[in-house]
Amino acid sequence: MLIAVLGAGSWGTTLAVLLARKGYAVNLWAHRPEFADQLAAERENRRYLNGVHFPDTLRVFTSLHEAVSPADMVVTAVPSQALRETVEQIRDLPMQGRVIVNVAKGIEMNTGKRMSEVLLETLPGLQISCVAALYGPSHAEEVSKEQPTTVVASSPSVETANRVQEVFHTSMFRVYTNTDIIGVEIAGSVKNIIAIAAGISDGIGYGDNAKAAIITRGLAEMSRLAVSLGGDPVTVSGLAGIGDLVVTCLSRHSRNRYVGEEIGRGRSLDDVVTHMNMVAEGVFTSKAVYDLCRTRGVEMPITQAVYEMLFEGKPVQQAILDLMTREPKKEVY
Ligand SMILES: NC(=O)C1=CN([C@@H]2O[C@H](COP(=O)(O)OP(=O)(O)OC[C@H]3O[C@@H](n4cnc5c(N)ncnc54)[C@H](O)[C@@H]3O)[C@@H](O)[C@H]2O)C=CC1
Ligand SMILES: O=C(CO)COP(=O)(O)O
Repeated sequence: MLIAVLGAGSWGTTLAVLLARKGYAVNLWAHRPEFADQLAAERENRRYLNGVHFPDTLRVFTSLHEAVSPADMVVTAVPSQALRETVEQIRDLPMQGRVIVNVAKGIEMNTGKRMSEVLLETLPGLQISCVAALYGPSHAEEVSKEQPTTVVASSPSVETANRVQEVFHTSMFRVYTNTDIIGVEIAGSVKNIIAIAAGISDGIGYGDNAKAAIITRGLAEMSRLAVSLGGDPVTVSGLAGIGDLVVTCLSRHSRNRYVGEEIGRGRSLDDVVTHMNMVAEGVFTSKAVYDLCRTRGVEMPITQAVYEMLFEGKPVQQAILDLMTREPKKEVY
């Protein structure tokens, strides 16, 4: 069994190390050749995961073809907006017999597609039954230190979900299965937008009431979008939904919450993201989901507020006032 992991950021590296620690042969592909050379020489990822040493069965690749060709399973861990251009480079490789596990959390801008849809569109011969999403509350900083973590392996195929569970499960990384990949992908992507809102609340100095409101009402909009796209509302109350929403809205590790916090303190989006060396998926996904919910007629007021603050220059205080002074509603409708 050989597993290729595409993307040597903090999450790709963490999963590559987890799998190699389990004894699998792992081919880790890094986007930038000079960075791949550095990883191969230092046998750790000092940029994203300092101090986590690579087991001997982990090999680093600069060539995508060489990394993927012999692989039985391919884990896609590049930022969501780079998934299409990355897998387009391997569209000539046969996909039959391989399982693709996507771990990037986001919705593609301009198309509004989920990551499994991007994979299916881009890789000829790939069947949805061979695609899985591995999502849930799992900050790389904690997983790499083998701290207790729970995630969900989701695929419309029970066999594929079980296979992914078996491959990734460890005593400290507990993998559940689920067959609602639509609900899992929507939940895991929308939570990044809501985490930006939670960060903004932190940056302004609001307290626990505001945070609880954002989490709970964020969950409601995540649920409405998932259902409108054919997902199961029960998924949203699981690890990919409430689990990941809670961790991302509360954690000091969250890049999305951090972006929001800095905006809440008065910095501009451009200033924050250009000084970060990590991806904050919620920025791009807020644009994609804003378009998606308008097209589908799904009410997502927090997402709309985040989009307007990030991309239309709406002042933060105005966005909050607009949110709070909408017409009174029933809690469930
Ligand atoms: N870091 C974490 O704790 C977790 C991250 N994720 C998800 O995993 C995905 C990857 O995130 P991280 O590993 O944290 O990224 P990161 O922020 O640590 O690093 C970004 C990585 O993307 C690469 N990259 C940038 N542009 C690229 C391109 N055009 N093509 C290919 N690669 C490119 C960079 O070289 C770098 O390796 C994201 O969708 C994130 O939401 C999911 C669960 C946990
Ligand atoms: O998805 C994550 C944890 O489950 C990572 O969240 P951030 O990208 O906000 O750090």
